[in-house]
Amino acid sequence: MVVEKKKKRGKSEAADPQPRGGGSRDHLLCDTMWRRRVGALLLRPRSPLPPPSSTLRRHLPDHQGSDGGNSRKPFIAFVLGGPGSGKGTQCARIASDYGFAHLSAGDLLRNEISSGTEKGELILDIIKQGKIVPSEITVELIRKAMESTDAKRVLIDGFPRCEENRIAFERITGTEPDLVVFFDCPEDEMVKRLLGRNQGRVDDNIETIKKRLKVFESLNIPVIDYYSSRGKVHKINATGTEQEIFGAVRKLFSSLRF
Ligand SMILES: Nc1ncnc2c1ncn2[C@@H]1O[C@H](COP(=O)(O)OP(=O)(O)OP(=O)(O)O)[C@@H](O)[C@H]1O
Ligand SMILES: O=c1ccn([C@@H]2O[C@H](COP(=O)(O)O)[C@@H](O)[C@H]2O)c(=O)[nH]1
Ligand SMILES: [Mg+2]
Repeated sequence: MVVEKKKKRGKSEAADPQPRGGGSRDHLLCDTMWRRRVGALLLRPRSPLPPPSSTLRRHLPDHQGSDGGNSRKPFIAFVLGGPGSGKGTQCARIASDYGFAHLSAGDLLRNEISSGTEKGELILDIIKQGKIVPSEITVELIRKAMESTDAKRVLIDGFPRCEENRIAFERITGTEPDLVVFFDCPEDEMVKRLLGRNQGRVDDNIETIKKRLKVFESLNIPVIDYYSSRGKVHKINATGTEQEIFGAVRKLFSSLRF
């Protein structure tokens, strides 16, 4: 299924259009500028990213299990959607009803900020600007979180944010998602939800929200299109009450063979 583009997600980006191929792309930077800016931090001597470790390999090869059940990879679902589309809300319900581990990339990054390290300061700076944290950092956090869970089903919430994230994840973990759930929500609804969230997030202000929406359209939608072309995307209408949306989610997850 190829995902329908912009028109379905409301009109606010039309007021300040940023064509994917042109215009100023500063606010859209996935990685390049930050990599340069924090080159010293990222390139500091450290052990190179390991190949999938034996723990992860135990989970990662063939989902069906290719060596008598010892090598089963977890069922991996990426959960994508614009900021405020309800990913976290719905993931919590899926985790509780369907036995998934819920790994939120945003939460992993925010935990890193709480650690008070130099890396944490960098992440905070990027999140405040609504930009995307370098893949090396995010994929490593996700990889570690996947390694430390025994769950056979994993939701990865809010990742990958851009094609470069996706490619890094697939390279480093040696695996792909089994399913991509896309919560499709109009921009005006997402803005309303974010402004009402009241969780003290540094990026829930109108200025940063506008940037996050642009980054979503320009960098995240191509990831959804990529997985659509591989038949992995299930789009869910993310308007209505939490319960109504979960009705659609339940239909999907109840039909899956894990
Ligand atoms: N269907 C809904 N109707 C109204 N409000 C909702 C609905 N679903 C979630 N919310 C509220 O909207 C806000 C954003 O939801 P949530 O945190 O789940 O979104 P998200 O996609 O994870 O956002 P982000 O990308 O910023 O992490 C929260 O305050 C949540 O309680
Ligand atoms: O893979 C990711 C996930 C998140 N970020 C940054 O964090 C914020 C907040 O993420 P939420 O999913 O909305 O909690 C996001 O705007 C990015 O700045 C990221 O860089 N990479
Ligand atoms: Mg969230």
